[in-house]
Amino acid sequence: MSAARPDHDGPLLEIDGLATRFFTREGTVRAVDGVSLSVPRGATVCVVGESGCGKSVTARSVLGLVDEPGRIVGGRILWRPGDGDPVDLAALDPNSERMRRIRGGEISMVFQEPMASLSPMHTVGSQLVEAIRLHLPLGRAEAHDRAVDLLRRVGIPRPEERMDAYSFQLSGGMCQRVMIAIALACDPALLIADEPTTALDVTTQARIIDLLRDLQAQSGMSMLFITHDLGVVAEIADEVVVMYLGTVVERGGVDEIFHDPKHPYTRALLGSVPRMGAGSRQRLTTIRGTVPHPSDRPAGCPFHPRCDAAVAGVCDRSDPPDVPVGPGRTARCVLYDEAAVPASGVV
Ligand SMILES: Nc1ncnc2c1ncn2[C@@H]1O[C@H](COP(=O)(O)OP(=O)(O)OP(=O)(O)O)[C@@H](O)[C@H]1O
Repeated sequence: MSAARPDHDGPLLEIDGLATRFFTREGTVRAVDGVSLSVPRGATVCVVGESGCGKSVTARSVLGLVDEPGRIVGGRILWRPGDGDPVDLAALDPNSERMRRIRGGEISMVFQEPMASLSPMHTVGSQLVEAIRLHLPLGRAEAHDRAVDLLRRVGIPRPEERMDAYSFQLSGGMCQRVMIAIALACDPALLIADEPTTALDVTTQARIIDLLRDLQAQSGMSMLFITHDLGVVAEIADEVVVMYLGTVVERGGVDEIFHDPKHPYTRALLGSVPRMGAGSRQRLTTIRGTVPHPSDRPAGCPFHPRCDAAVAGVCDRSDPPDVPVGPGRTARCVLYDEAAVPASGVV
């Protein structure tokens, strides 16, 4: 694996107004509804939010992996926008040669279920060698050596022997290490991790998070990390993107988001998590109601029916603007919009 990459100006990935929809028989699902975010070089950006808010579909859109009957219908996904020849991944045919070269080569993805992602029919070694040879011009012996080295780097004991193992002979944590090795096979500039530790026990989760941090420190790759676990976010994020019902409601640096959350949804999310050192009598709140289905989106601010700060006649009428609330920070809420004169009363 190479040392840290040169630090060019500008982000590595820039998503601008991404819209991804599923055209189902029951109607159109606006799973991702105008998402903008960027991933700086060498940084970890965590995307958080409750189940169904569009985190996975955003991540899958980047690599052209949206399931049928889904489709990107708007926006841009600029890969290396600061370089001379940026690519709009949203406009690329998911099956094109260029997308296949980027997917697994420059951008890799690790999914939630490692067991399901590995083939039970082939040894982990052969799957790793195949991933390497798909993108790198290496012979069998060289690819084999690189595979053993990758297994060693992800902390698999006796990597030579494990090359011949099948996924069902390994624990969930070991399988996830193999998946990470496969994802790193070609030294990607960006690793997209979609809830990579959710299916694992707590101790194994912590080990995998440590591993990802170490690997990132060694290689200088960027990470786009999808999770609903704010403990994980606190540990690995540089920047946080909070999503609700297909939109980004707040984004900013991890410290600012945790210590000074602006959006009522971010505050509610943080209020539902126990804090270390806050004592056993800390009061946890739950967010009232549930996330509506994206095909049944409320008018106005999508969060207003669950929001304690919602302003009648404002939040239920129009989409809130994305307001700058500090350097590199935005919140999509009228509370911060000086142009909006909130009427009195709560919806
Ligand atoms: N193949 C599909 N067909 C129809 N709707 C889909 C499909 N895949 C996802 N969706 C819908 O898109 C919305 C966003 O889903 P997504 O998986 O991105 O949410 P998420 O935030 O990642 O949730 P989770 O944390 O549960 O994975 C959901 O309402 C989901 O039902």
